Amino acid sequence: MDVTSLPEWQILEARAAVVRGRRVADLFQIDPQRAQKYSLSLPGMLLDFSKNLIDEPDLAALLALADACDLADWRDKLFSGAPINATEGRPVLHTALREQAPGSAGDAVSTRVSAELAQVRSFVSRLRSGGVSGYSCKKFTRLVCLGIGGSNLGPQMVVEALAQPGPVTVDFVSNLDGVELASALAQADPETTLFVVSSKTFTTAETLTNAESVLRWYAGRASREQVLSKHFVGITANTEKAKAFGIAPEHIFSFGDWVGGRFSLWSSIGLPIAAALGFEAFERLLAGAAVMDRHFREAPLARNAPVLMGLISLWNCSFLGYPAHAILPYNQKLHLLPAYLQQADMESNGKSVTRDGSAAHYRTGPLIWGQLGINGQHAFYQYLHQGTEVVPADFIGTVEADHELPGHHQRLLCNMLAQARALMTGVSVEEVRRDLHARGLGREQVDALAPFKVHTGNRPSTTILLDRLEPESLGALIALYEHKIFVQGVILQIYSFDQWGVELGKGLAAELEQRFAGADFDGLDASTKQLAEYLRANGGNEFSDKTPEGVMGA
Ligand SMILES: O=P(O)(O)OC[C@H]1O[C@](O)(CO)[C@@H](O)[C@@H]1O
Repeated sequence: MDVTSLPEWQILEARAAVVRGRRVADLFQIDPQRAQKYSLSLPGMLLDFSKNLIDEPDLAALLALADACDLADWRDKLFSGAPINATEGRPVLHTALREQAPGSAGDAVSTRVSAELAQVRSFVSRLRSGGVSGYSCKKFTRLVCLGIGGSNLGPQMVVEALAQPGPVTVDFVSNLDGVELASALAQADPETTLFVVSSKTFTTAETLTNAESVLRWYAGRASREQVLSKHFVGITANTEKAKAFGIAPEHIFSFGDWVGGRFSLWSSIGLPIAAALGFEAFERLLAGAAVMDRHFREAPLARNAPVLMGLISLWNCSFLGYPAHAILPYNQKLHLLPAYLQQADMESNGKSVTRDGSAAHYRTGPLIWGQLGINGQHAFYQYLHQGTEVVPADFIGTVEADHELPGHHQRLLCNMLAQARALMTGVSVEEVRRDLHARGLGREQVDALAPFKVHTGNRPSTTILLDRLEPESLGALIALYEHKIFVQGVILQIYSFDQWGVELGKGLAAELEQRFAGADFDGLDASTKQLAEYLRANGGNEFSDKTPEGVMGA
């Protein structure tokens, strides 16, 4: 189906043309109830969409488009385990991992989920109580987690957000650049460190290269067998590969291939979270996500948080033509949220082919970027306020502070509210001129300076306030974004749960390694050939004609 040929789409295009001449600040004048009407209060959080350039007829038209695209049916298919990841022939069941009661996806799924969770619970409780030890019988006090993409971003983001001092320190290494692993190893005691290899496929070159390097690091300290059987844990949907690597079967934690990598923190991949925070906190995270799942399934679409967020994002990106979206947390502990959501969103909706295999001739998901808002204020907010591109933003703050230093939190949140307000209201040239006159500048100076101080405003944002940062609220926040991304994908007619676009580069990297081994760069494009030859001439041993070590190219 060409979604743009639907009358509902065309109505929205016509509305968008009108909206471009509208000011969101005026909408607040017209409707004194606007802030309340465009907000949702959910357990532990308040969502305020009112600063978006949208009015009731726009919203009604977006909801009509959602209906025309069978959003409610797709949502049911998601939860019931229909194979909606069609290009990989799989269901998409990360929601089953957090269902509190035997779920709609069927008994076999529930049984498996319970068993996997029980295995994580038992291991983590032994680990945290000092009941798991290494080759020299010393108990583990540190975990170093090796994984990348979805096997790293979620667990690391959650651990950084919620970690309290505990019996086990948890570090993460994702990069193939050895700097990261070398630094983690420099701080690790080989006798008391457990290495967690997290990889859905257990074929990912970055992760397996790091795992091999850890094995080499142990050389002379313990035998390979001792290290593999005592110091390695594998978390994977491909248990055969983990066994073939040499990890002891009782140290392999599995999950279903129906859990996408970027949605896997709820599965055994969350073991590092449970190790860092305790299993009970992990369960609370799952419970928070389950509350959002229930809301997504049961709330009417017009009062449904993920639906509204998805529709507003669609409105901003596909209809108003704003191609990017900023994630701006005002809480230090959420510093990895932008990176996490970047993968969740861009690997899902960064597609240009529709479900029927034809080209999408419209804009699909936005470019997601961001960082801690307060730091961004002193870096890229200039662009947000006065750049030629309008970048809609999500401001995310917490009502309660996560520290006890007086004088910080209110000031931090005043900054957050002020930035959202400034983006919306801007400052007109008349206001600038009045201000400059009031400061005593002469007419000539006012004329010269005024244009540079104008802020056009009318730049949309959504604000999310969590009552406090705790497992339940973080679980709900993550699930909110997961479902928002799904809603957008359904309406954009794309498959949000595959990621074929990551394969080409992986294959070419493996091919290049073989070429370095044979010093054979013929047939490459001239630029790549020049760069490869430069590396070979100047890069020393690493780039000489020896067979590549380890797993690269496997
Ligand atoms: O868990 P794995 O199989 O190591 O994959 C890691 C990541 O790599 C990707 O396949 C992208 O390259 C992601 O989708 C995934 O989260």
